[in-house]
Amino acid sequence: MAAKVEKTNEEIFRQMEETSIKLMEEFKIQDSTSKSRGYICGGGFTYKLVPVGQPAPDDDSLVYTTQPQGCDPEAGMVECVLQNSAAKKELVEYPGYPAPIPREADSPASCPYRIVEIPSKGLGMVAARDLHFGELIISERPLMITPQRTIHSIKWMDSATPRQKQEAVYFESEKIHKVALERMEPEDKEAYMQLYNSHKHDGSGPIVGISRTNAYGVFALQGDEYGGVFKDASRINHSCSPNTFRHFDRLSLSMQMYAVREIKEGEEITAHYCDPLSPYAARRKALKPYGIRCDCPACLNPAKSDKIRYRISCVKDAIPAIVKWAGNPKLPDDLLLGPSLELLKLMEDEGLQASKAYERVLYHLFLIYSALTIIGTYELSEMNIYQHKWIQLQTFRLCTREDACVQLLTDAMQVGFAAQRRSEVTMKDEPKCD
Ligand SMILES: C[S@@+](CC[C@H](N)C(=O)[O-])C[C@H]1O[C@@H](n2cnc3c(N)ncnc32)[C@H](O)[C@@H]1O
Repeated sequence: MAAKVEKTNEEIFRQMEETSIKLMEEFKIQDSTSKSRGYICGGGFTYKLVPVGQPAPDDDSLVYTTQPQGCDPEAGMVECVLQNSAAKKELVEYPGYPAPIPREADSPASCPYRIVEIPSKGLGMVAARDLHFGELIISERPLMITPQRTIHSIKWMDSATPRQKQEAVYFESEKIHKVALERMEPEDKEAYMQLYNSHKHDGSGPIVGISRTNAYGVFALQGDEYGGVFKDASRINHSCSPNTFRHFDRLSLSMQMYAVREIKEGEEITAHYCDPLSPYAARRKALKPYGIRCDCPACLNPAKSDKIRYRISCVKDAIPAIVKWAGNPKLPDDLLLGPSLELLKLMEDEGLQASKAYERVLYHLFLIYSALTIIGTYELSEMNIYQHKWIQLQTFRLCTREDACVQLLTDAMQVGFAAQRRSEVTMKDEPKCD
C-alpha cells in the first residue's frame, strides 16, 4: 500500500477552502463569520455579532463565549462554542459558578508530571516523582469546549451528492471551530494547534481533527454532550487499565485527574478513551478512529481478560444482601468476605481501580468488615483501610468528606444493627459452661 502523504494543517484547510468556495457558489451559501471577541451567535454560515455584556438573542443561534469571566484567571480561559443561548444560560447560571479550580492544599511546588516522547505513541505524560493513591495529578481548564456532535446547519439542495454534503459539513464545522480558535489568546491558539491530529485523512479539517483526537467528554447542556480539549491532559495516552480517575468540575470549568494506584517515577500516566470494561472487540472498534492498536496485556490476551472484565461489569449493589447476611446468624461469618476480597484482587491485578465496580467492592468490604468488627471476628483497622480508600474515591468527584461520611454512616448503621442482633442471638445459643 502506498504511504499516505502527510499534509500540513494549512494545506488541509486550503484544500477544504477551495472545495467549499465551489460549494458556496453552487449553493449560494453566504459566509459572514467574524473574528471579534465578545461573543458571536450564528447558525451555519451566518453569524450575528453581539457586543460584550449584552445578552445573547433568545434563539437557536450558536453562541461563542470565553469563560469563566472574572474567576481564577491564572488557570486560563476557555473558549466555548455552545449550541444556543439556553445552553449558555444553563452553564453560567449554575449555582456556585464560576469557582477557582481545585488545587491540592499542601501540594509540593514541583509539577507531578512531565510530557515526554513515548515509544510508538507520540508524546505522553509520565510521573515526575512517585505518586500515591488519591494524589491530584492535574487540574486544568480546557483550551476549547465544543459540542461533541458535528455542528452545522446547512440546508441541502436536492441536487447535492452525499460527497458534496459531507464536504460541506466538514467545512462548515471547521469554520465554526476556526472562529473559536481566532478568539483565543495567541499562546492558547498555538498550544491547541500543536496537539496531535489522528484525523488527517478522513476529510476533516485540522481544528476539528484535533478536537476529535483530543477532546474528553466534559458535560451536557440542554441534552447536548460537550467535549473539552486540554493543553496538557490531552497529551495523556490511552490504556485499557488506566492509572487515573478523571472528573470534570462544572463550577470551575476544569478537569481533575487523580492517581488510582501507586505510580512510580517515570511510569506513564494513562487514561481511558473507551469503556475499559467493554470486551476487546468493542474497545478495538472504539480506538480505531484514534489510530490506536492497543497492545496492553488485556488486549494481548482477550480470551482471559474479557471473562474477567465481564465478571467485573456484573458487580451490582450488594448492600441489601450484606444487611441480610449480617443479621442472619445461620449464615457463616466468611460468606461474603472471601468472594469480595477475591473480586477486589482481580480488579487490582487487571488494573481496573478507576472503575465504578472497584468503588462498589471497596464499599461492600467496608460494610462487611464493620459487621465482622461488631461480631468480634476482626479488628477495626481492617474496616478502616476500605473506609479510607472509599472516602478518597468520593472526594475525586469533589464530594466533600462530610457528605461521603454521612452516606457511609447511614449504611454502616444498618449493617451494624443487623450484626448486633446476630451476635445477641449467637450468644443466647452458645452452650453455657456452668
Ligand atoms: C489524545 S492524543 C494523546 C497524546 C498524543 N500521543 C500526542 O502525541 O500528543 C491521542 C493520540 O495518541 C496516540 N495514542 C494514545 N494512546 C495510545 C496507545 N495506547 N497506543 C498507541 N498510540 C496511542 C494515538 O496516536 C492517538 O490518536
